[in-house]
Amino acid sequence: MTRRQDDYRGETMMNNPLLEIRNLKVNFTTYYGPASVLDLEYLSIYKGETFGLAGESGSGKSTAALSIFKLIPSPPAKIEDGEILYNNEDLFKKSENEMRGIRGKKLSMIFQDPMSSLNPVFTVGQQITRVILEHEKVSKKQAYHRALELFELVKLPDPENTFKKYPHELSGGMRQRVVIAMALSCGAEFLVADEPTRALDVTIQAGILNLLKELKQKTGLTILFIANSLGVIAQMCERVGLLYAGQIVEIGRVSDVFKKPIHPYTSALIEAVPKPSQREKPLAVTKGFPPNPTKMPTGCRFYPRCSKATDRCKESRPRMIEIEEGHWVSCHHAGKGEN
Ligand SMILES: Nc1ncnc2c1ncn2[C@@H]1O[C@H](COP(=O)(O)OP(=O)(O)OP(=O)(O)O)[C@@H](O)[C@H]1O
Repeated sequence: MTRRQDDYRGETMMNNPLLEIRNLKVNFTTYYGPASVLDLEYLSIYKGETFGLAGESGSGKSTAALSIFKLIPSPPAKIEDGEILYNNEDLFKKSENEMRGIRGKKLSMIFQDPMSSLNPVFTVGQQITRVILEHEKVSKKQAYHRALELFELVKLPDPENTFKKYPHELSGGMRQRVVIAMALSCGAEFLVADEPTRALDVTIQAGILNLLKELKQKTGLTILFIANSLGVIAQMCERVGLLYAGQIVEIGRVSDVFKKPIHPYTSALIEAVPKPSQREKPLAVTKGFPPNPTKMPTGCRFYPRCSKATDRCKESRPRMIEIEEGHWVSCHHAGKGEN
């Protein structure tokens, strides 16, 4: 029997996810009025998995990530509604003081540009020991040894020497390794990686991706991996959610979603990936542009760009429907077209 939206929630709640996002609505106040940037009905991430969040630039990936940490700039952003549960506790109900204890200790984040997390006027050693001393009851000497261990864990060459370097003395890949070491320095079990390799060239990128995979195996880390690149998501993640204009349109195991995409947006994104075997063909381009968040279309947000769009798509928002076990899509044309 086909399962629908209500089962989608019920199923995941039974399996007890580590992180759950429920009905998260985030608006930005803009000159043109409120912009509906995120309208995330439901998302769950399980212990030990790497979950990929993919979508075009501006689809709301970073807003979702920053919401988990209660770090979206407010104003202009406003969390209108929703819950983010971590180990069944609502993070939105935590005080700023409690959140300070959670950030770094349980949840950590790494960003696209490592320099946004590093201070250019302190050595990387000073910066990592400061983080350790802030969160842990250890002596300076113990913090120093912990820092060296972490530098070794992230495979930085000559940890003692690296410890004394300023960020500008390290390469981009080494800086990202320092940031990963800092993110893990207080034992965080959940890592949000927001396009951590976007600013790096491909060989360095591969090194960082392999490092994250190894760390996950060694430490049992759970990762929310945000990326524009479907190739990187395919390499890193077990499950993926496709975000379009702030809403999840398709979610499931990477192998299912990428081999048998159902939502026209997912198919369009996969079509747009350059393939060496089709070098002569022009790249597929999805017509139109993502919607203006101050004037989101009613119904399905993708309908103005969708070749299958009908009046129904314009009028009502499609609900999630399960196509195959664990593979959910929100499209009026999915399944037998009954959702
Ligand atoms: N301070 C702000 N004021 C107004 N709108 C904002 C602000 N910050 C972000 N936005 C809007 O929120 C939307 C989502 O942005 P977000 O950075 O979350 O997207 P993203 O998918 O992470 O993009 P990228 O892949 O480029 O990082 C965009 O339309 C963006 O213009």
